[in-house]
Amino acid sequence: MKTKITKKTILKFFGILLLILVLSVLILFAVVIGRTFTFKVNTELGQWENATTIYPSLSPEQKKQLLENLKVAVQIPTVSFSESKQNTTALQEFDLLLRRVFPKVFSSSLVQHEMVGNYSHLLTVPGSEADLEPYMLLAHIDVVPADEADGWDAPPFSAQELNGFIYGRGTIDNKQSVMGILQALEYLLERGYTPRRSFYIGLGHDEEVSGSQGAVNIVKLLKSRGVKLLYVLDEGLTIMDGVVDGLIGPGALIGVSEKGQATVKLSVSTPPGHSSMPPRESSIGILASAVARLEKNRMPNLFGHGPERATFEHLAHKFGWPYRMVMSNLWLFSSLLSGVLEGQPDTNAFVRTTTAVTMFNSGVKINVMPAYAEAFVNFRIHSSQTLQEVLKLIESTVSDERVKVEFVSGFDPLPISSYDEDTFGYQIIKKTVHDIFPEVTVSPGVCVGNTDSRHYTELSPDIYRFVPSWYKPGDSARFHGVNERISIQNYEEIVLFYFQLMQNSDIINLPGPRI
Ligand SMILES: CCCCCCCC/C=C\CCCCCCCC(=O)NCC(=O)O
Ligand SMILES: [Zn+2]
Ligand SMILES: [Zn+2]
Repeated sequence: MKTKITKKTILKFFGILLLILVLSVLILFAVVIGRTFTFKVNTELGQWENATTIYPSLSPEQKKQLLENLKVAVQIPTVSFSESKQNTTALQEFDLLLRRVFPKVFSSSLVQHEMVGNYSHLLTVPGSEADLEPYMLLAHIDVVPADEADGWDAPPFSAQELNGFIYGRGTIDNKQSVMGILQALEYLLERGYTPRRSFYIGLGHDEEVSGSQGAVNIVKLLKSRGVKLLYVLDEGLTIMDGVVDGLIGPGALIGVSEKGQATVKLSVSTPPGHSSMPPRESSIGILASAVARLEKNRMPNLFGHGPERATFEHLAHKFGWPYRMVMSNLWLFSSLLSGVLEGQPDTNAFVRTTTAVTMFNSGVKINVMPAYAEAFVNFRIHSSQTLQEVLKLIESTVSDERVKVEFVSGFDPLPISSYDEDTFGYQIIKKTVHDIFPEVTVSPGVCVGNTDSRHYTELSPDIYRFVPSWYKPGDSARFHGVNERISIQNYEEIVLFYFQLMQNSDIINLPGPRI
């Protein structure tokens, strides 16, 4: 049969031709013009004031000592099981450990130490120039549970050394920061350091179960004293290496915000009965379908609507061809990139509100129809959505009146801290990364997990979440998972990072832009 050439076919042909032409021009434009449409992100600052009076270095004896201290810290099982169940014996033991291994910190007349909420620590280090606004470093002592039977290569509280790594719960979340911060201060005090700018150190004992006793009470105490903070640095994002296709060299992501959360409980009640005469649908089946609908219908991909866009704009110049063209022209390629990012769990977490079914309980006996089934679903909310919007979407996706949806807890995404060239905290952290890791590119990011720092918003607008732990392929499974570990070299770098950060924070003014 012959195709008839109609007016419609001709118009269609020219339409397609026009589309191809427009696309070609746009791509050409993107290649030639490059980053015209992205922010100017790599202007360098001019000359920095030198505040490093003590060169960041470690002797062989110090390297041995700091490693021993970290190992003992990991061996104390400071596990938080729930808000009402924590290993308080271990928390007490941890307190004794800190006092034993950091004698200078705990005996220096310069450092004031207070226990808060029974097991959290607040240290105050007054600077010589009282009019400089103080900053604060945060970390947490507690860890999530760990079971060797889940497949650990070494017992989770052994701190065993394997191929240059220390294995154990807390090695990356977050005892490396607790011990790293105090170890750095210990060595600075040993070498006669006195800060110009005052600072605080807050070590929470219940971060993994909300921070309601530790961080919340530290904040209350500081507020009652009228403290305002120039910046806050807590655990969070890391140095990525080899986890983003096309990115040349490592990239440090400084968390300038963190996602919100919503936890909902879904439940179904049905009459119990004999399993030999079951109804068409059980409470378990109804609930399973609802949960499956939530997993299947993911929350929308919102890439580009939050600070994750800035992550790629800042890293764009470190991508090789053709990735650089894509990252430099998100106005054109945003949907292409977001499609790629949603393919992996760790990068997917950057582009949307995630849905995690974490608990499912039902049934009492194999021949009894369950009268009740319940599931808990934990959502991590993208920066551009609100808790209310997410709750509405959950209701409409579940959409089954037999399934009761109850709000358990939640909060909106955290405010976005500034990361421009005039922002002291961000620039000092960035400079410190460059001082200790010259090969690393620094970029803002969104922390996908939550931290104690979310309780500090009334004390400072500039809150950052970053630890210079190396994050390589396969490492995402170590957070709250099996084989959590840190390399010995990385722990030394972390101590040096805090050592240098404390000195860099004594800088009074940021340099102006390089002319
Ligand atoms: C540009 C995309 C790069 C993807 C690389 C992902 C990098 C992720 C790095 C670290 C993630 C770890 C989150 C750390 C904070 C976790 C704190 C925590 O456990 N809080 C409790 C909670 O959130 O429940
Ligand atoms: Zn943590
Ligand atoms: Zn954690």
